[in-house]
Amino acid sequence: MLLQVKNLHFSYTPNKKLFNNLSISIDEGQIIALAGESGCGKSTLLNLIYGLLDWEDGQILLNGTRLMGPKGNLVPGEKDMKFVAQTYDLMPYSTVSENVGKFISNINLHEKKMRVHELLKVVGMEDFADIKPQFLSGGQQQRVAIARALSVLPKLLLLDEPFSNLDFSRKIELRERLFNFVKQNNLSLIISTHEIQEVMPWLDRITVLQDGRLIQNDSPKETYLNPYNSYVAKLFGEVNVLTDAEKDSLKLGRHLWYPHQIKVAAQGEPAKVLESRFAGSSYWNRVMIDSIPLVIYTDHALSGTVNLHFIEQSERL
Ligand SMILES: Nc1ncnc2c1ncn2[C@@H]1O[C@H](COP(=O)(O)OP(=O)(O)OP(=O)(O)O)[C@@H](O)[C@H]1O
Repeated sequence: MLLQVKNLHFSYTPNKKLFNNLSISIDEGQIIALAGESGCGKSTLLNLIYGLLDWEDGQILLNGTRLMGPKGNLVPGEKDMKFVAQTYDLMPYSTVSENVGKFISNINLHEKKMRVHELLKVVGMEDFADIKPQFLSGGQQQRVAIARALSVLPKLLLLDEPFSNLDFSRKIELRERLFNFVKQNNLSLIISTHEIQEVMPWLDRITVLQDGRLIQNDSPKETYLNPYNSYVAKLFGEVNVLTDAEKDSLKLGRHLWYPHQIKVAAQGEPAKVLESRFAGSSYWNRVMIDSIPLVIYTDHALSGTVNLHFIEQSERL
């Protein structure tokens, strides 16, 4: 086990505990997402792991060695870890290359230059090598900070919302190169995100926090197919949440239904179409079975009345 957080207790204010006996772990080479709504404690947990905040009780172990937090380190941070927070802490008067090369040895300058170039390519910033960070956008600065963190090949990399400042096409490019780099170098990664769908293909595990509590810690597939509650299901996008009475009246096996799990079919529950809107890869439809409102996705526009078939677990792979 690379990292173990054991029975952690932490509060910012004396009368409100954020973490009350929190435990999580990560194996070497694993990529895990720390997911949950804004304010659930993702950034705080990353700060605690990296040693920027003192905890009240519990243990954090890296490779079996107990970490001491800020009390135990003259310089904040842990040497086998790198953390890219939501503020990037770049050297404003040094160039992008100098920032990325900050932790790389000067013994072989040619090798250092090549290495910096390679890292800048990973984050798509090779054209900005000689620019100073003060002239870069927030998203560009974030990418420079990621390249600098990768430069030391940390055993454990902590990224707090690394794609939050990027537009869609940059995000797609960066996430693929970043995850490939992490996998090829056998780094372990904890990435905090609101947008779980964006990183899902690369994840080994999703750790979900709700108000500082760990509520689910499973593979992406298990988390998606068997979410612990509607809060978890909603991390993946829209979801229909049925009450007990609605579930029973439709004779269904569960309360939570993603829109694509409800199909228009020749036979099924009759539903009235209230709205049908083009949404790119599908049509977004609001329909109603008796007084039960539902959202479903279809590949064509709907109108009038349609029959709906609910795809139960047993019908899936
Ligand atoms: N310095 C602080 N002092 C007091 N309370 C804080 C402080 N920083 C965060 N909090 C509170 O602790 C809780 C967890 O905050 P945290 O930033 O860890 O959440 P988060 O899940 O990372 O949110 P986001 O996704 O918006 O970044 C929130 O209720 C927040 O208001």
